[in-house]
Amino acid sequence: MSGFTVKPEPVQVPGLTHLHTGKVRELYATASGELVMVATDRVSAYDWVLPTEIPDKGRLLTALSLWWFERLADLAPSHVLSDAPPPGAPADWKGRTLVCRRLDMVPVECVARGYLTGSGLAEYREGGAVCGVALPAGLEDGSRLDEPVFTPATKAEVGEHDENVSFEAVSAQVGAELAGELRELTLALYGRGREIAEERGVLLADTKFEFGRDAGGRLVLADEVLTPDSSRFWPAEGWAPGRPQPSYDKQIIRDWLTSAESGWDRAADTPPPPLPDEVVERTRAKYVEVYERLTGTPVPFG
Ligand SMILES: N#Cc1c(N)ncnc1-c1cnn(CCN2CCOCC2)c1
Repeated sequence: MSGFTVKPEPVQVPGLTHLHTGKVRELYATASGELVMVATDRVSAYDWVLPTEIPDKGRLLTALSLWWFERLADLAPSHVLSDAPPPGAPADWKGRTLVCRRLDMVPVECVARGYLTGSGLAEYREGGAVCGVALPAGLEDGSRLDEPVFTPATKAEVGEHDENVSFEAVSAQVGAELAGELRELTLALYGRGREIAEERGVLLADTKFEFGRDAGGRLVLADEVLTPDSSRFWPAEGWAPGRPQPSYDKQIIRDWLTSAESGWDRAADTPPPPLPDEVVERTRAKYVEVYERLTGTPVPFG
């Protein structure tokens, strides 16, 4: 079992239809058919949505996503129409709400990896390849790949892991031409993100993009982009292949949850306990740090 300890009750807003409760975001529709993505302060770890929120996480990741959308706009248009909450929305939606164009979503998680870790490492250790792409022998946890690799996945049901699939499987699912466009665009977007992050001393190990098509059939960048929830960011100074790299944002939580202090047994498949204030504060500080280090600006709110 994993997922929510207690499934949250979404806020009801006049004029909005609630569509979906994700691990850390809520999705609504307006009467005119636009989508409203609301980023919460929820955080997940080890496939559980934790009972303790991280203050300002939703606003920090929304601001970071907007910052990246601007820097990727010459490569792909985005689905974002506005960052202004709809009329009648709760005041605390300000800064963590995106009103988006409704797209015909491509049912593929478009993942790019510049470093080997996580499910990619596990697959590599089994067969020397990831998503059917053969990699050199001798790679370790955290190894930088000679070239970034497109490693798509199919979207999993809530509580399940996405399944890595081959480029050939994506081609069979969406057609070879679109599969080729997805790979090319995913790698181009990853390359831009990695370049900008590295200039700031941050390694972009991997990231997941989602695309949809607009009425004209054009590929549009959807969902969130290049946030700690959709990507692995590592501080360059801490990078050392051959061991798990410290995650920028979740390492503090993971370390506490797996420490004796938490009293939690991950293998017991029981919900994690609430986080101590000190873990919450240090985690919030990490989100602030990754935002300020990447954007070069202070967080845009008090
Ligand atoms: N983005 C977007 C988008 C769009 N622009 N048009 C139509 N559908 C979607 C959509 C619907 N679900 N998802 C999966 C990811 N969700 C993101 C939000 O939070 C919940 C998970 C994408």
